[in-house]
Amino acid sequence: MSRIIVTASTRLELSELLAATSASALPDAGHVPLYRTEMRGTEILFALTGIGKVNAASAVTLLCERYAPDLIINTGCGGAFAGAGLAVGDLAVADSEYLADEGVRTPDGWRGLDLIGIPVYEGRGERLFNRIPLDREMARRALDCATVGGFDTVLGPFLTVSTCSGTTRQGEELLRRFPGVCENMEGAAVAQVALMYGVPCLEVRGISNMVEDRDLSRWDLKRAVGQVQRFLALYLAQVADNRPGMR
Ligand SMILES: O=C(O)c1cccc(C(=O)CC[C@H]2O[C@@H](n3cnc4c(=O)[nH]cnc43)[C@H](O)[C@@H]2O)c1
Repeated sequence: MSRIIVTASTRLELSELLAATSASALPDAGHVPLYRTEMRGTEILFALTGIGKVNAASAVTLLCERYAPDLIINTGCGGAFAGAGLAVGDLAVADSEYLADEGVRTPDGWRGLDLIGIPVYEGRGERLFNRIPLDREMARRALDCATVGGFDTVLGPFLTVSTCSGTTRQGEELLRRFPGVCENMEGAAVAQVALMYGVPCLEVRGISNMVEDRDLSRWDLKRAVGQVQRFLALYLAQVADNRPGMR
């Protein structure tokens, strides 16, 4: 049986999907709360990683070791960068992830890990510094499914940060470092661990806020997580229907 693992940082980001798929709780995997369902012969595990890169990386490592998934889908909410063509309630699909604050602050400005010359990942003929690739085919298919399903969706690079950008200025600074449509706090960590284990990885987020001067009255977490979970219910059914190799 093929196996998909869906990860999110908080319960709110998975609760509608758990209900929609009638998933039942399993004993926690270490520190990771875990739920299971089956869809037309595909096993789907839902895991709550906790917020940030360390929680995400440790959870996904543990899940890859114990469950050897065929696909990892990372979801949740995220902030949209100005100029990305995204609004609150839209969806963003990652074509790549950037570790957007791993680097060096020099007298001449911020520089990425290439300045140090030590990659975060080396293997399969690649040396990766800040950019982590995601599965292109899965991303394209998710974009197609979202578009057909009527979701306003943008495909593009995501930036993962340890410090959420609560100012427009910080958002502009990040876009000088790397191209980006969506900011979040876990994606690059999930993508990097998936790459290390050779597991295809997809990331889809609902837009809860713009990357701008922090004003929580302009955020809509509920709408963002509702939209992305409605999309994932559709997407999982489609992937389960075309199971062989899941492509
Ligand atoms: O109160 C705040 O200022 C605040 C700042 C960032 C996130 C939150 C959350 O409640 C959600 C955390 C969760 O959501 C992702 N997320 C959502 N928007 C952003 C963003 O603009 N920049 C970075 N991460 C974001 C993130 O992946 C977390 O898991 C509250």
